Amino acid sequence: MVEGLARSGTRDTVILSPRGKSSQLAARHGLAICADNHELVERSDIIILAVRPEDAVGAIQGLPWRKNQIVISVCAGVALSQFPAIPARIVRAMPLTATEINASPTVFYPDVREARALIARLGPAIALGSEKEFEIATVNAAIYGWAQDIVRQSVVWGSSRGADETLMRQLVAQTFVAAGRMIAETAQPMEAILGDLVTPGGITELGLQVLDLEGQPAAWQAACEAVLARLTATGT
Ligand SMILES: NC(=O)C1=CN([C@@H]2O[C@H](COP(=O)(O)OP(=O)(O)OC[C@H]3O[C@@H](n4cnc5c(N)ncnc54)[C@H](OP(=O)(O)O)[C@@H]3O)[C@@H](O)[C@H]2O)C=CC1
Ligand SMILES: O=C(O)[C@@H]1CCC=N1
Repeated sequence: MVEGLARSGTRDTVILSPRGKSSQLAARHGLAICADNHELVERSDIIILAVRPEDAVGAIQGLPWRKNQIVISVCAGVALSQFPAIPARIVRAMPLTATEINASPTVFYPDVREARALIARLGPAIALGSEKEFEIATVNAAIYGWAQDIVRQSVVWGSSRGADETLMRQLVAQTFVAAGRMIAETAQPMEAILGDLVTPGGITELGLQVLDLEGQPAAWQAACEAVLARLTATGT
């Protein structure tokens, strides 16, 4: 997110907590590092909370919060009700690592103007109407990783069969971009978009049959259900 904010040319000042990758980020983008989170909260209007879910509640405790501040929590599965009451407003968001190239479709809830403006610097900002809907949409953050893994596996397979790895990387990645764009940018039902490309008796149909025999789409759906169950379990 810091990379994306820096690339977005924001004139807002970004300051960092002293933890994690702060030294590298500060050096790369010329950012200030606070002495501690107390100073960070004192100096900030919007605070991005990006600690592991189990550390989320503890991380915001005992800090000098004030009204009109906004905390954007990206901690997966940490419900608004799990946070202690603080004067600042908490907004949940679920960015993808594509924030780094300002291309992350990021869901968030509730729709708070200042949070939306920051999130929109990192790619499409998608406000959701309820926390329940936000949790379901959060499964997509894991799907993003699975999609990357399918790209990776396809490239590894292609190069193991003799194709150039650099070429395969671009080909497969751009194919996923093309698949996504066809669905995102045309209004046809998805079944019709797929139907247009599946030649009866052809290679796509053959592969879909093999995938079905090998456990798709049941395996994919089971993975989605497992992630949603984790996200909605209390006390993550
Ligand atoms: N990785 C991703 O693509 C995404 C992650 N998220 C969410 O972001 C959160 C972090 O994930 P990820 O970056 O992968 O995890 P990491 O474990 O890589 O990073 C967690 C970071 O939190 C820092 N940290 C812990 N406690 C504090 C604190 N009190 N104050 C400041 N910093 C603290 C750690 O610093 P130190 O090393 O010094 O302990 C570490 O740098 C998770 O809740 C995850 O659900 C959401 C969307 C996407
Ligand atoms: O894997 C995770 O739990 C985090 C949340 C979404 C992406 N990374």
